Amino acid sequence: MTSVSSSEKRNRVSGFAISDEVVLETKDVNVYYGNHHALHDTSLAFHKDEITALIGPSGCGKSTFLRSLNLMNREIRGCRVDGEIEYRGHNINTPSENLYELRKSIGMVFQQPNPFHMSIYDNITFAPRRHGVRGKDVLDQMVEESLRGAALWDEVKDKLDKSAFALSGGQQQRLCIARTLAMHPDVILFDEPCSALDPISTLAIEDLMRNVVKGRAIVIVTHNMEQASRVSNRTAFFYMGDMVEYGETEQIFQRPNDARLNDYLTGMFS
Ligand SMILES: Nc1ncnc2c1ncn2[C@@H]1O[C@H](COP(=O)(O)OP(=O)(O)OP(=O)(O)O)[C@@H](O)[C@H]1O
Repeated sequence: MTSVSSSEKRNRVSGFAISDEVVLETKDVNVYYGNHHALHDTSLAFHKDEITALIGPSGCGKSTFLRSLNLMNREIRGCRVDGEIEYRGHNINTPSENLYELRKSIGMVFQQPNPFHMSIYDNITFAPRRHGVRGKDVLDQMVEESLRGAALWDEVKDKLDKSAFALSGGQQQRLCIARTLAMHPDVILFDEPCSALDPISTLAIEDLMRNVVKGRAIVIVTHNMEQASRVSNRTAFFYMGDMVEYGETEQIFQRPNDARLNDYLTGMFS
């Protein structure tokens, strides 16, 4: 195995840790659906400028954990999340947390593109308007910046008043990312964002993630091991509700310590 110098590491987008600055951190998080204890004592930190991939077999708790990071599990009846979730050093897992404000800072992109039944323009401006942003020039600029950030501007700039549903699946997903970017989130959570997309659209979303990670933390749940190794700096492997191994992506994929991770990576189970 060839070793990688620290300057080489800094120059590489993925595979290696590049930042010590923690944006979001969980401490002994447990999640229950009724009596079912789905996630056990999970402690993980997410770093600025980095993409962290959550991997593991179906049903191991990846999405459950992801949804706990912006308190989305509160929308699920009977679901309980115990433990601390610290965003910028402040525990957000409290009854008084303002979910509306929180989700401005910790945005989420879902598996299926879910644009609103509105024009492309209104998809971007809907949430900012609700948060009090006013003025056509300001909103126009926000739309352009967000669509450029999501690498969609050139494709839609002449049809901003058209329905979002006139776009392809890959374009709809980039629109949903643009919508998230319009709120300038500190953290973006991606729940299998490419599973409904073709390979070209998948690579476009991966490029986009690399382009927008600067200044924020990204967390992605993916079943696609190549995607995890291509885009992420760090990877956490989940198995049956436990976070079993966590490290730099290069180590996780090249030198796994846990036998279950090794078996998973070599396709012994999926
Ligand atoms: N809304 C829910 N109500 C009840 N149980 C749930 C719910 N969502 C998930 N679970 C259970 O929690 C466990 C973890 O599921 P979760 O969806 O987080 O796993 P996952 O690793 O994301 O799976 P997949 O890769 O298939 O999406 C599973 O046993 C699942 O059945």
